[in-house]
Amino acid sequence: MDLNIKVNDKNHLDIGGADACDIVEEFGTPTYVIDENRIRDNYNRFYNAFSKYYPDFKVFYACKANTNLAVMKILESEGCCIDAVSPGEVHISKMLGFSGDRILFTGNNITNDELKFVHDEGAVLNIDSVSALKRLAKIVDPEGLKISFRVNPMVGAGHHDHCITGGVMSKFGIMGLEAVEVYSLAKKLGFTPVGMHSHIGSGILDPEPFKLAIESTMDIAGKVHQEAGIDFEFVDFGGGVGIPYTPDEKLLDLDKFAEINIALFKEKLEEFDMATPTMYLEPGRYLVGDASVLLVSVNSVKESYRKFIGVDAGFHTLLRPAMYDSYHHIVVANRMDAPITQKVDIAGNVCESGDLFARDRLMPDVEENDVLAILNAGAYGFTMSSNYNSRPLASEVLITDGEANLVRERERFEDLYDKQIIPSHLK
Ligand SMILES: Cc1ncc(COP(=O)(O)O)c(C=O)c1O
Ligand SMILES: N[C@@H](CCCC[NH3+])C(=O)O
Repeated sequence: MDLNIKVNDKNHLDIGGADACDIVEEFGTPTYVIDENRIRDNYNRFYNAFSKYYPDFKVFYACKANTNLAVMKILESEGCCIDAVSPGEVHISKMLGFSGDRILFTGNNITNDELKFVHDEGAVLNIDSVSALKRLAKIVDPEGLKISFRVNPMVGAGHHDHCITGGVMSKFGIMGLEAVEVYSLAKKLGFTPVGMHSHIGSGILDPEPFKLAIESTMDIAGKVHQEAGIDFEFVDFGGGVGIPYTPDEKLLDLDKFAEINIALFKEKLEEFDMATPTMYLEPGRYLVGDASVLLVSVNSVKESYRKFIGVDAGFHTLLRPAMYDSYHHIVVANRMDAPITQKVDIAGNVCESGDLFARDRLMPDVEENDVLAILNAGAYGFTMSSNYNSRPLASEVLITDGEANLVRERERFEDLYDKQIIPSHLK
């Protein structure tokens, strides 16, 4: 089994050297627990796999997966760069010490003010449409400004339809067919286009679509190089590498994946006589997904038409199961040796029938006050959480070599209305 699960000698879940039960005692539930060393290991495994075959390689962490400041700081200290998709992500990255040249901004449907903000922060703009290109030319001085374009490689893949970002139905990027024209227009406007970007989707464990996307993106880049005279400083193939969520899923063989894709990349560079641009990849999930668990407490066990295990979190805490029907493996953190005895539904505390973490899940006997650990919660977990049902956001704890530090306080009730204003006639 490729899931990241460790058990200590008390038969409790071990998270980065800390006992899950001790964490719950100190910080309560629901709490996201982040293992610092796992993030560092994931980053280095990823970086080394590709740089071994192509040293001119950079990792841009897709921080939409997890913008916890400690997580971002860890990756900053490893030398990682940032894939940002909003001015907020650019702001956070700058605040944490990422210089503008370490931030690639890939916005979709952004306003002039946002374009200007990102430009003024010094991030590199990866343009998504001709509309954005023309607007940018009017609001900043285009002369010599290095930019890049996101292209649609007409290859899409992902763990769910909502997570497929290439192909005819996708709102992202410019068409390959118009690329020569768009890069030429950018040059005419005074810009210096130096990059090409594509991203086909998220949560992909099959290597084939990546190969097809690299081939297609490089065919577009080669044509743009030859027909629009663009010398690429970088080509960015986005993120999307999946992680195992179920016990049956296997980790991608990263070394083989890197070897095959870099051979293909080099072949294409040679075919189009393209020198050696830096290769960028933008993993989000791969770097942080299996580095966190969400700890929740069982508060009720109900036998009605089905058996429900009720916990003190819901889809406001972790949306993926409700939104994508995503599988997250769930273990009883305080009795890791308990044998499987039953099939149950694991339900959250939100007033919606779809608020389930698992349906018909094989589990041991579960009792009130047990602690459940929802695994692989590090990517698109906290960042997609909300205050729905007026539930305060969960706390986050970072484990460093077994030591626990609170890195986000649990919200208080006051935080639920902190930004609201009651007009005077209602006071
Ligand atoms: C442009 C871009 N890059 C990178 C990513 C990261 O994806 P993942 O977390 O699947 O690696 C995403 C999200 O799908 C994205 O939209
Ligand atoms: N939110 C998705 C991933 C989307 C990636 C963003 N382009 C998930 O939880 O799997």
